[in-house]
Amino acid sequence: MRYDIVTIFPEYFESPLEVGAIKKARKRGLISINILNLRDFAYDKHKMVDDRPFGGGEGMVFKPEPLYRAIQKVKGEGSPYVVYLSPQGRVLTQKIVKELYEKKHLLLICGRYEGIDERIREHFIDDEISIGDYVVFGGEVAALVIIEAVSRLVPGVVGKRDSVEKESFSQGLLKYPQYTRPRDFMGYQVPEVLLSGDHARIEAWRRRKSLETTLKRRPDLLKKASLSPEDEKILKELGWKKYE
Ligand SMILES: O=C(NCc1ccc(CNCc2ncc[nH]2)cc1)c1csc2nc[nH]c(=O)c12
Repeated sequence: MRYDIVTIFPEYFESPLEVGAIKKARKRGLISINILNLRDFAYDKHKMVDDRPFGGGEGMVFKPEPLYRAIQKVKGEGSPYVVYLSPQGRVLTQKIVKELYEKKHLLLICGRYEGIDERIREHFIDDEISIGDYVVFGGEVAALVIIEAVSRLVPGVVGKRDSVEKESFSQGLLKYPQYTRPRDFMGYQVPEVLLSGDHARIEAWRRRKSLETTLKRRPDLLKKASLSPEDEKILKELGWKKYE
C-alpha cells in the first residue's frame, strides 16, 4: 500500500506515523508513506498556498495551482486514487475503507481553512471523504484515520490474520467485553466462564455479549450484521424487535 499526503503542516505527521504497527509496517516495506508540503509547490515569491474567496466571505481557500502541481507530481510516479478529505465528503465506513484498500495507492489531500478551489475538486479529485459529522481543523486527522484503517487490511500489518477477519466490526457487531489479571479487582470478579477453559462455552458467551452490547449501544448495526438463526434467537430473548 502506498500513501502520498499533501498538507501545509508536514510536521503534523511526524510522530503518529513513527510509532507502533505503522512504523513496523513502513520498515518492513508493507506500506510506504510520503508527505508532500504544499508550500513546496507554490512558486510565487511569497509561496502563497491560499487566498481570499472570490465573492467575499470569511476564511481562506487553497489556491488551485499549488494543489495541481502536487497532484501532477504524484501522478508522475504512479496512478494514485486522489482523495480530498472534507466535511462535505461521504462519511468513512469500514466498507469504504475496503474500497480504498483495493486502490493500493492513495493520494490524500488535506484541506485547511474553508477548503480548496472548486476547480481542483471538480477536475482532479476522485473521491471526497469525511470522518464524521463534526468539525475539526483540517484534513490531516482524517488522513491519519484512513491510513490506520486501510493499513490494517494490508496482509502482515496486523499480527494474527484471522483476528482482522473475525473483527466484530467486520462482522458488523461490537466487540465483547475484555478482562485480564487480576481475577479480583477491588472485589469485582472476572466472569467465571472465562476462567473455565471451555472454549465452546467461552465462544458462545462472547457471541452473546457482542449481540447484547450491540443491541444496547448500536441497534442500528444489527440491520446490516450477518446474523445466524441462533443469533436472532438470542436477540429476540433480549427483546430485539427485528423490524422496528
Ligand atoms: O478539513 C476538514 N475540516 C476543516 C474544516 C472545518 C470547517 C470548515 C468550514 N465549515 C464548513 C462550512 N462552511 C460554510 C458552511 N459550512 C471547513 C473545513 C475535514 C476534513 S475531513 C473531515 N471530516 C469531518 N469533519 C471535518 O471537519 C473534516
